[in-house]
Amino acid sequence: MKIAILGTGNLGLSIAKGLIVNNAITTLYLTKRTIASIESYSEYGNVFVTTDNRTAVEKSDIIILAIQPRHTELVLNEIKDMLTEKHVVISTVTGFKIPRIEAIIGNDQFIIRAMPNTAISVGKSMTCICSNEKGKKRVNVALAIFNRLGNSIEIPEEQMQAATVICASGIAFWMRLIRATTQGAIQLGFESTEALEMSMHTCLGAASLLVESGNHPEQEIDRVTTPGGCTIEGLNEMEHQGLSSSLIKGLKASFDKINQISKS
Ligand SMILES: NC(=O)C1=CN([C@@H]2O[C@H](COP(=O)(O)OP(=O)(O)OC[C@H]3O[C@@H](n4cnc5c(N)ncnc54)[C@H](OP(=O)(O)O)[C@@H]3O)[C@@H](O)[C@H]2O)C=CC1
Ligand SMILES: O=C(O)[C@@H]1CCC=N1
Repeated sequence: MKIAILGTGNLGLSIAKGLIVNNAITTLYLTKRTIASIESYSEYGNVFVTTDNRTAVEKSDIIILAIQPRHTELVLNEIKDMLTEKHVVISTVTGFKIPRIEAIIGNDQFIIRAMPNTAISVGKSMTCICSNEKGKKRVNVALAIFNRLGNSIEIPEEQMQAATVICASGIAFWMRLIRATTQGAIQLGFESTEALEMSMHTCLGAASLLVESGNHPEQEIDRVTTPGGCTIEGLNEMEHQGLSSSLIKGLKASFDKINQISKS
């Protein structure tokens, strides 16, 4: 696949790493306005680093936009006359909806919106995608790319904001939970490196149990909570302090904010 990433910042670079590590590219063009921080990537034989978005588009078939919303109109205007039938435009830009993209580059383009997360750099992104009418013919191409870099599902565009909160912001939310567990482990007497190792691998184990068994979390909890034991004691105290409630309220606050941002 000939892929261009326009905007190689936090997310763009994570996608680039995932594509390189998973050998998922024929050629990869990486762009940003100041390229010093990514120049070393041109040491990979088939990776080209440039400030020139138009050349990147001309040389590629899949165009991944990973720029901030405020730069998106400018970049789409810059590349729109380069787009041909071979191109699929995949936008990861938060809150920049398909009708807005179509208004700039036309509804006769294959347009996909994708919401990955930074775990794409290690091939573990949960990515949600949707498309415009014409783009429906290329949804399988997008799913194939993102399935090589984790898991992906197609959702209606109306759910993209919610998917952003759960999957993209979700990385930060889970990191904070792992950090809190680490702090607790240190208080219980472990060295910080041990505490972090214990926290992250327990988290990975919990997620893997659900992925591999298909069980509901409460089924797995039942297998851990000895009656009258320490697990239920801890769980109930966490719930008395509002664990589930504060998480759900945080997700709702994040969702309200994303809706507010995408209106402005
Ligand atoms: N970070 C995340 O976890 C996620 C982010 N997103 C979305 O992805 C998008 C990118 O986010 P993020 O990576 O965090 O943002 P960053 O600011 O880290 O990256 C954006 C990059 O775009 C580059 N850029 C700006 N203008 C241009 C231009 N005209 N041509 C080419 N490159 C340009 C900037 O580099 P320079 O200034 O050198 O040009 C910068 O490196 C956003 O819309 C965000 O909402 C979605 C899911 C997850
Ligand atoms: O925080 C943000 O607004 C963006 C969208 C999801 C991840 N980063």
